Amino acid sequence: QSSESGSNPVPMDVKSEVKPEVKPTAISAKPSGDPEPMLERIPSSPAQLVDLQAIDPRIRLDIRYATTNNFLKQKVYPVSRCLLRWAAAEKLIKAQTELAKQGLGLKVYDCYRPLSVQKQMWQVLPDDRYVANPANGSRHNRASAVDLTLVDRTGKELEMPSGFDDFSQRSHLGYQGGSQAAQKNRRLLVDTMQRHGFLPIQTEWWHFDVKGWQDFPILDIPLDAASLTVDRSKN
Ligand SMILES: C[C@@H](N)C(=O)N[C@H](C)C(=O)O
Ligand SMILES: [Zn+2]
Repeated sequence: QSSESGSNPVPMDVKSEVKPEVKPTAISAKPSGDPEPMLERIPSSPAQLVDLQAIDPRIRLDIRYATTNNFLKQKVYPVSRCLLRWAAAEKLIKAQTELAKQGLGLKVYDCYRPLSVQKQMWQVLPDDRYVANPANGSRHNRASAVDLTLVDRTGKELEMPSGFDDFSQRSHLGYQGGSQAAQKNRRLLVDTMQRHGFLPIQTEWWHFDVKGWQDFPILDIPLDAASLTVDRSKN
């Protein structure tokens, strides 16, 4: 499961020295027939933080923690934004491209999450099946995890065995209940993400860690920090 016991926690002094930057990344459409965005400036390193919406607007966002529609019942993000390491974003774009060929797509609920928000979550739900212990950090704090679901071409969510952040057996990958369609949709999501370099966790069908997440440090910069400004005019 997703708690990070066994991994090396990043010392606080190292965390506070990290000053990541989100660089503008321009995209343009490829010639018709090929729906994958063409990046005009490939990010310089897998660790670079990128704004997913700026680099692939095909992927839908419903950033729940930027609303009150979440288990905390409060808005804990100042902006609705999906920041990810380039290593994760590029894989997600490929998964989206594959799904688009079947008339489907991805809808993201959460990406990078500051460590301070992880601490708030842990206070409400100190259960490491469903919330990573901030003493170790979450892979979301490393901008290396994503919570997401499948949508049809109109943006309607496909049926899954439970809702997002339903912290019960129904959200476990081993849960065999629910409709056949929900089972099939969960299988498609997990298979697609695994094929594109993500690792599922057993207790949440919507959560995936990018392979190599250990390479990226825990961050606690706010989602709306000035240094994270992305110049969307270059798109
Ligand atoms: C809170 C939930 N959406 C989530 O992301 N849980 C995992 C285990 C985490 O906190 O890393
Ligand atoms: Zn998650």
